[in-house]
Amino acid sequence: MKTNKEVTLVKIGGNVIDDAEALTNTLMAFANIKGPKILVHGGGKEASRMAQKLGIQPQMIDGRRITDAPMLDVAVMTYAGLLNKKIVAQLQALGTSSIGFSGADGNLILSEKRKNTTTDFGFVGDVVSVNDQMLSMFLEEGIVPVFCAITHDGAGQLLNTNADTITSALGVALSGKYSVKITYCFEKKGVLINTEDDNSVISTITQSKYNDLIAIGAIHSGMIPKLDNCFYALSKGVQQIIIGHHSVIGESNALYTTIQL
Ligand SMILES: Nc1ncnc2c1ncn2[C@@H]1O[C@H](COP(=O)(O)OP(=O)(O)O)[C@@H](O)[C@H]1O
Ligand SMILES: CC(=O)N[C@@H](CCC(=O)OP(=O)(O)O)C(=O)O
Repeated sequence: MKTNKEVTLVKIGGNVIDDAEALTNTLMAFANIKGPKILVHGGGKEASRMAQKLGIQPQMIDGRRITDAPMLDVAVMTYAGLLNKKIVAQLQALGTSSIGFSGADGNLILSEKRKNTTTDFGFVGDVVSVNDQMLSMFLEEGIVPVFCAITHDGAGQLLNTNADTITSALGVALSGKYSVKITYCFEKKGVLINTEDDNSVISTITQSKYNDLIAIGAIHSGMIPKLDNCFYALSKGVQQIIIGHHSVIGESNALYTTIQL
């Protein structure tokens, strides 16, 4: 049953995780958010670095990672291990009672290996379902779930899943019960009309404006799947989505971009 309770989801990307000061400040602001909340983190840059240290060459096509078996091991170690546990430890130090999860834990996010694409992305999972009952049990107990970018297929296989996609899937699943607000945090102040000009933040993007922005080349690379995830989530019941700088969650008068259908 839908309640009027709010839940806040915050997603932090690889550039924030890479900058120790930015990460600490973001986690401090996150710790101060009142009410039920969830943190989702990426870490693609760290996984690429870790792979190289192990002699594995990261492979990307159009900004999307090819996850073969050795790369999947690196992704699991980096996302579900190193980064997830470091973030949970920092949140504990800030007095936030958090638990780190992959999608396999508690069967929280079930996915299926991507198929029927011209490119073989390898062990990449597309989300099938979210165990929203277990998730809301943690939220109701005041526990803060921290999700990494690893899911599972229910048959013993771990899969690599984009952290923006995980965020929107969690938001959609929870919107049956809660009023869901998502903040996607990254290193820029929002979606920019000119990626060379950090202050050219677009205040609101609708689906039709989005199509125009792609046509003029103003939106590209990782911003395209991020916005696709935003429109999907809004169309499936998420109430509010903003994209902004990682400082946006602690500031009341920051610039950011609001996404609307
Ligand atoms: N119009 C735009 N405004 C802001 N960033 C953009 C835009 N178009 C493309 N980008 C790129 O999208 C990236 C954010 O997507 P992604 O790499 O998936 O981020 P994250 O760090 O959140 O995972 C930015 O670092 C930027 O290089
Ligand atoms: C399938 C897929 O795209 N997985 C991503 C998961 C990490 C991620 O999303 O990290 P950022 O948020 O830092 O980009 C990857 O391995 O790069």
